[in-house]
Amino acid sequence: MASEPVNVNEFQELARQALPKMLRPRVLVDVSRIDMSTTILGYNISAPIMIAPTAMHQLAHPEGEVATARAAAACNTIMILSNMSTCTVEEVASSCNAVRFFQLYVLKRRDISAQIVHRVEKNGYKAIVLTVDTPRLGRREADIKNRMVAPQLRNFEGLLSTEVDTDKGSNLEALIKGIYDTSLSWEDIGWLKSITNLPILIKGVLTHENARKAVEVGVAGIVVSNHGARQLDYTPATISVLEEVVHAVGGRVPVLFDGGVRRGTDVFKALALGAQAVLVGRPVVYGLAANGERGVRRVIEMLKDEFELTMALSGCPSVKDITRSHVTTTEFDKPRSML
Ligand SMILES: Cc1cc2nc3c(=O)[nH]c(=O)nc-3n(C[C@H](O)[C@H](O)[C@H](O)COP(=O)(O)O)c2cc1C
Ligand SMILES: CCCCCCC(=O)C(=O)O
Repeated sequence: MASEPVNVNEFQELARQALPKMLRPRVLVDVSRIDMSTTILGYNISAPIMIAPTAMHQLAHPEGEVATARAAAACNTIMILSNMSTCTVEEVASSCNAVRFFQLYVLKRRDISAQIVHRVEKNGYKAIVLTVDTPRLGRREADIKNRMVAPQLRNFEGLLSTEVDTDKGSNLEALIKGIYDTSLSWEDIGWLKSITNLPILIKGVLTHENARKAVEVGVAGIVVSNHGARQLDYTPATISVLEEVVHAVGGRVPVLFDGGVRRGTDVFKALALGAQAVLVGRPVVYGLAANGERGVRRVIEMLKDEFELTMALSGCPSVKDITRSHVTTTEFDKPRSML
């Protein structure tokens, strides 16, 4: 038996040995050409790495979502514009030729949500991503401490006041409480379908029960997401429930994945467990804050470069070659993944 560790660094090494090595590469495969491209809802993109909806990009950079959209176009990927963007649906649409999806929060004022959906359609967005894990805002303690005040949300200009006074430190919670429709339920997917012909994906599914229900009500896709762990404490890591959802969906609609994608190997693992593509949230905002459009481009390019190398070293020349047998599952994950 190995000797007892005598310092913390030695524990690090023991931990490394104890943890599973996730990837199972294959060798002697022709990887002289790697094709990362894939198709999402019929749209061809250069790699299965998309831009997650994140609110208020002008807090990170003065050009806001316009810069992010231009980076998406340059990288030939899909950007999902947040309903709570600082640039308008129209400004983003006219700034670039990226394929754009639109993320929707349904408001108490359904007439205003319907108007926004019509503007989205008119401006060439290709799908609606309905976020369903945010009937109320999770408790954002950093926002409270920082006395966070939302900037103007210009999609609502002339439609709805987004100014809220609060003495609690942050106005976000009160603002959301005032405007989001907390009564939203499965029946309302029918309402959304009745006001748009765009495909509807739902974002925020973490269980096989909800995944089956989503397919039943006729969504065009599912995003496995815990909202970047910003909503409910103790929700599972999304990677640990991805396979449960994929099994329940059974290939009937595409399953997208987000949460903690920081490396090309993370993209590879998500695809091996059945996702069609990943969405990236915070890293895009970091790139935007650091260097505007160029920063976002670099973030996406880095992830693509790492993913391409991972594919080559795993013996997968194209994304369809990435299979379940390219990753191992830990004992902890096994019971869930069998569902
Ligand atoms: C600053 C910030 C703002 C976000 N805003 C939205 C939003 O407006 N709509 C939405 O559906 N999700 C929003 N999200 C969640 C992301 O879409 C995504 O689920 C999450 O960030 C993915 O995890 P990652 O940041 O680890 O990549 C936001 C996340 C962050 C960090
Ligand atoms: C008042 C704008 C805040 C909207 C919340 C956006 C969001 O989903 C997030 O996670 O932050």
